[in-house]
Amino acid sequence: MSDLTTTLPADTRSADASLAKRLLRDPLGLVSLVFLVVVVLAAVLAPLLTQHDPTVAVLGDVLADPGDGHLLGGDSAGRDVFARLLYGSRFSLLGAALALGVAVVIGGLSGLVAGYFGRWFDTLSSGAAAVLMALPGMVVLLAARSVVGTSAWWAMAIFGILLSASVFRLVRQTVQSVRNELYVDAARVAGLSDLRIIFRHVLRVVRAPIIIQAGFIASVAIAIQAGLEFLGLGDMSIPTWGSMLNDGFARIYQQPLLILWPSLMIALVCLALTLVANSLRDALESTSSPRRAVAPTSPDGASGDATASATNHAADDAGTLLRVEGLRVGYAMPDGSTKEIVHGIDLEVRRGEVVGLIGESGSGKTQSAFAIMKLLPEGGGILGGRVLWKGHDLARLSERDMTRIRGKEIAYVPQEPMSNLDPSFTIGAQLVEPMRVHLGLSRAQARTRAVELLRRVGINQPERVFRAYPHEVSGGMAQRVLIAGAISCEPELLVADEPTTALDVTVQADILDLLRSLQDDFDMGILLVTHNFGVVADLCDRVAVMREGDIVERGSTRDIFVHHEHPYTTQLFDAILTPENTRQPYRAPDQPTTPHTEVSTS
Ligand SMILES: Nc1ncnc2c1ncn2[C@@H]1O[C@H](COP(=O)(O)OP(=O)(O)OP(=O)(O)O)[C@@H](O)[C@H]1O
Repeated sequence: MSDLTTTLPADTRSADASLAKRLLRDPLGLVSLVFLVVVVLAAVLAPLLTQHDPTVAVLGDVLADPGDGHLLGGDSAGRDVFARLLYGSRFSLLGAALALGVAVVIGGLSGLVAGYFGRWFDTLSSGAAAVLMALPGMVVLLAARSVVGTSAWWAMAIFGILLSASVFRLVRQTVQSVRNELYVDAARVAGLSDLRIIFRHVLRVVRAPIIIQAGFIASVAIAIQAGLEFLGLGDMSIPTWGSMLNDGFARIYQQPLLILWPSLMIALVCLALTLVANSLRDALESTSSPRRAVAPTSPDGASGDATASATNHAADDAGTLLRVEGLRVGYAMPDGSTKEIVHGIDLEVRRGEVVGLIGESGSGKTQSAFAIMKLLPEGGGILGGRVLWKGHDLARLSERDMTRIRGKEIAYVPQEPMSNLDPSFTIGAQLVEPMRVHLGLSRAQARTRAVELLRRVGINQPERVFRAYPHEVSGGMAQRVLIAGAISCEPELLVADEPTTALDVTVQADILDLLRSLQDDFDMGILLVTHNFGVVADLCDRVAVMREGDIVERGSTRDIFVHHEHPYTTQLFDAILTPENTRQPYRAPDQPTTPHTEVSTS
């Protein structure tokens, strides 16, 4: 029970400091944010801050010096520079927001879909992004001007589309890197829909690079927009920082200050946007929990609803929960061929029965379990056979229907407790979510149930563990958390893939005890994938021995232990460490060798 005594840090909510507080603690970010807020307020309140109309030219005020009725002087047409600066900021900020919005919406959404789902959309959108990136932005904007006219809004929207390619690439790459994380698989096994997984697990990872990129895009948009207007390609009837630059440049020798103000504003706003983005990213990252590998996750289980699956034509005999017939699994190879790795296995699990699937590494145990749950990785598929569950063939069920079964009726306990929990969320949050989806519980009800489940799986500080992040618990405790999640919806079948392999030996026995007692309490069937005959002896009623994609021998655990016949089973038994095949104690070269029988077994 060593894992149960693990003491959590006194302050498990160390990452609790609010986003605002963290932002305020970064002086550069704070100053930049205040500056941006002032600029935005000044733009909004421009009519209150100056009585001058930015477009009205007064001949007497041409190139007027600062002071003299004009805070920052007059420009070459006698318009008030301060008023133009204020009203110009409206245009620059809105233009940047438009370009940013277009880039993030188009690039972000397509990147998410391409990165998460891949397939034809990925091919298509990656090609489009490559084309967009290859286009010279300024030339496209100049060409677009002949079609859409001088409208700066159109120019910014087109610029946003061009920039969306960089957002697309960034998001796609980030999503791809997180899509195969075990905690994402675990969420899938828990029965969460793709949309929920994207919103809960994937977006969290993507938001940091997007924020940084957003600061960059907004800055570039302001600079490009000013550049177009500086070249005289904008709408000269509205005050903008770019047109002020143009005017200032033309009068640089007569009134050098004219070019200073818009340049200063452009530089400071761009700098502030970048610094605020950096600061916001840092604050978000530090409030969203430490990210480091964690442990397994749990799916949830079956409906407590005994009436579940009204199609009560269970496979044949009443007690049979799962019947696998001739299951064949394969992977598509790069040369177009298919590599078959499971060659037509039969398997049956009855209610309340523990069936062990044992074999050496690479024999196909895990792939068989994944195929049963229809969770094969990309490229993998069921080539033939049936997976009968309550009268349905899971092999032919749609993903939508599988989502209802996985986590609710069939739950999964994975092998590595430290990689199946999302490091960004507390343990409680990860337990609560599937229960809300499958059992329709309110947040408070799901919370109460989660704490009860944590207590039930032997965690003696359930409230604290509920609030803890995955990195704050031990591997054994993480495995208990995953088991708690797996049984949270009272599944009828639990698929456990080497649930103790990654754990310390002292913890392994506790976890096996736990599985046994839960199986008794819930009368679940368990399909236990293992390579360890000790685990089989401890837990299983029946066992199937798997080798190179085939089941070579099966029977009751007792029969297999006592009367196994297949040479491969014998080979597996021979590999078990016994006093006879342990190494003899060291003897100096001149001492006689001790026969095996003398080896102490104490
Ligand atoms: N993505 C894949 N593409 C092609 N072959 C694969 C892929 N994943 C697994 N395999 C093959 O499937 C076979 C069975 O793998 P599986 O993971 O089921 O083994 P296992 O018996 O569970 O072993 P272990 O206990 O080491 O996980 C292996 O030969 C492996 O090479």
